[in-house]
This record gives sequence, C-alpha cells and structure tokens, in this order.
Amino acid sequence: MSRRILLINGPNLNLLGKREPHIYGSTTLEDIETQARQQAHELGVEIDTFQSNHEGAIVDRIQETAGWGPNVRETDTPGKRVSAIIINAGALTHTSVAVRDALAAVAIPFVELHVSNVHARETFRAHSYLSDKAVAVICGMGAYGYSAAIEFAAQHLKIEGE
Ligand SMILES: O=C1C[C@@](O)(C(=O)O)C[C@@H](O)[C@@H]1O
Repeated sequence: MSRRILLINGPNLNLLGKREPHIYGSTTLEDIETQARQQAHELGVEIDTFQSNHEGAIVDRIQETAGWGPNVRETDTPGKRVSAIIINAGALTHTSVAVRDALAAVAIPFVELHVSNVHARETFRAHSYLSDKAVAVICGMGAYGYSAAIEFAAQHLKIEGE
C-alpha cells in the first residue's frame, strides 16, 4: 500500500492570496496544493487535497480516511487509505469539538497547520481543540508551513515503517 497524505484546508482558506494578505500572504490555495502535489511526488508519497467551508463536510472527509461515513463506497480499496493528515482547520481550530472527535475516531497521525502565528494574534486564536492530539503543530511559517508539514509527514511515515 502506497503511503498517502491527506491535506485538509478549512473555512476561508479557499481565499488565500486574496484574504488579508498582510496576515496570510499572497500565495493562493491553488498554488499551495499544486506545490504540495509536486513535493509529494518527489518524496514518493501520494497526496489528496480537500478544502471546505463547512464543518460537517470536513468531518465527513476525515471519516472517509478510515473507510467510514456517508460518502464511502464499498468499492473503495484499502490502497487508498490515508497514513497521515495535515489539517489547517482555519477558524474551526478554535471552535470545533466535532473535528477533534473525527480526528480521534480515525486515529490517523495528523499535523496541525496555520499560515499565521496564531499565538501572536487575538487571544481566542491561541486556543486549539486539536493541538494536544496532533503529532506536530506548525504555525507562522506562511505558505512554507505546508511544505514543512509535508516533509515532516513523509519522514514520520517512514519512522512508522510505512
Ligand atoms: O482561518 C484562519 C487561518 C489560520 O488557520 C491560519 O492558517 O493562520 C488561523 C485561524 O485563526 C484563522 O481563523
């Protein structure tokens, strides 16, 4: 089974490049995902990307990684199963027990990612429902954080004997 990473971006991250560029930079999500696919290929891992502005859709997508949830087809083969998740949950980071519970349910190692340094912003952004369950937390690196997360996930997968 090939090693597969799922990159999830949450609400408003579809606006990267346009949204508050002084905070989030000018790189678009399309560019980030394109770079992620190129980097994954070079690292010899598979990558799926998903972005939604909707909490339930993100929960459904996380459940799918374990072959569960409303969108899983019986024909899905184990070869498509995910070995690591990278998630920038956006504002859901600070609010969503549902996303936390979905990640705990599938028990797949995950990296929490933020483009901005959430600890240098409004106090509410310093709280995460995900961080204590994450293998690693990356924040403040801008779009490069995605590259760092993919490199780490790929190396972690190797450590796991993937
Ligand atoms: O939407 C986002 C983006 C973010 O996750 C980041 O990538 O810096 C930080 C969150 O606080 C914010 O709600």
